[in-house]
Amino acid sequence: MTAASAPPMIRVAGVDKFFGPLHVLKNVQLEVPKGQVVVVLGPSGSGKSTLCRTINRLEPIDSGVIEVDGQPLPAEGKELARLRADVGMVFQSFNLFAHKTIVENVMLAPTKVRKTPAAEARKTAMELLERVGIANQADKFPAQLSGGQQQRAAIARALAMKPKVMLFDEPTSALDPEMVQEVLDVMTGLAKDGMTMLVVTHEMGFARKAADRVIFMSDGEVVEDSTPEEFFSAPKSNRAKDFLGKILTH
Ligand SMILES: Nc1ncnc2c1ncn2[C@@H]1O[C@H](COP(=O)(O)OP(=O)(O)OP(=O)(O)O)[C@@H](O)[C@H]1O
Repeated sequence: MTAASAPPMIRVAGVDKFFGPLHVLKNVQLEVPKGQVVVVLGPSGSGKSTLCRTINRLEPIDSGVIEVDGQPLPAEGKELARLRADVGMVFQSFNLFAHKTIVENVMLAPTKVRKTPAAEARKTAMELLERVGIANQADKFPAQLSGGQQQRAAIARALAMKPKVMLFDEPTSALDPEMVQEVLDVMTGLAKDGMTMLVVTHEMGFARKAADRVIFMSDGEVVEDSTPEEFFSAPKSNRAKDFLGKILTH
């Protein structure tokens, strides 16, 4: 297949999602080509996390289609587990297993889900820990690491499944300010290496520097879809102008 005809890495088409009577995603359309970094911005409650979570079916959708690398994600079953492995996800809370060492946390999914032999999984895990800058912490337990180091371990753990895309849902929101940059630096490195990424964040510096595109959501809708330069210098909608106005005055 030529690059021109390749499907987008992430395709969200006509997606609606309700929580009871609450319509949280309204006919959302989004295509992310391979290697693109898309930052999702928007006020609290606008549906950013829900969008992120629907892409690997942590949340079921009510209508529409979600595809990763041209494959529709089924609602459930073995096929879902296989396709979900293509989608790495990093959350605000690191969710590392407290009673396993850092390297064991990173090895766990490949050995359990992919049946990768332990020696090979350990070697890959050590390479990933090297990549995120915490190889020297490999044999410690999560509680012995700083928040920033734990989040970097969580990124290494997601990468261990060799995902085609990475989703980040406010990855630095739970961190002390001095640890935010080390996590953003790892994410910027991944972006430079060509990873396809969707990032929900309030870090405007990251959006300006690392994003190819900015999606602005408000009240369940994608209101703007533009380059960071366009979005930050000349937002089109009043909703985006209000949002940026509030951010800049804080
Ligand atoms: N599991 C749930 N059950 C019911 N309502 C939910 C659930 N998850 C989210 N919501 C509601 O859906 C709406 C969108 O929430 P979502 O977390 O996607 O927004 P967000 O833009 O990520 O907000 P924030 O920036 O505060 O994280 C909100 O009104 C929220 O209260």
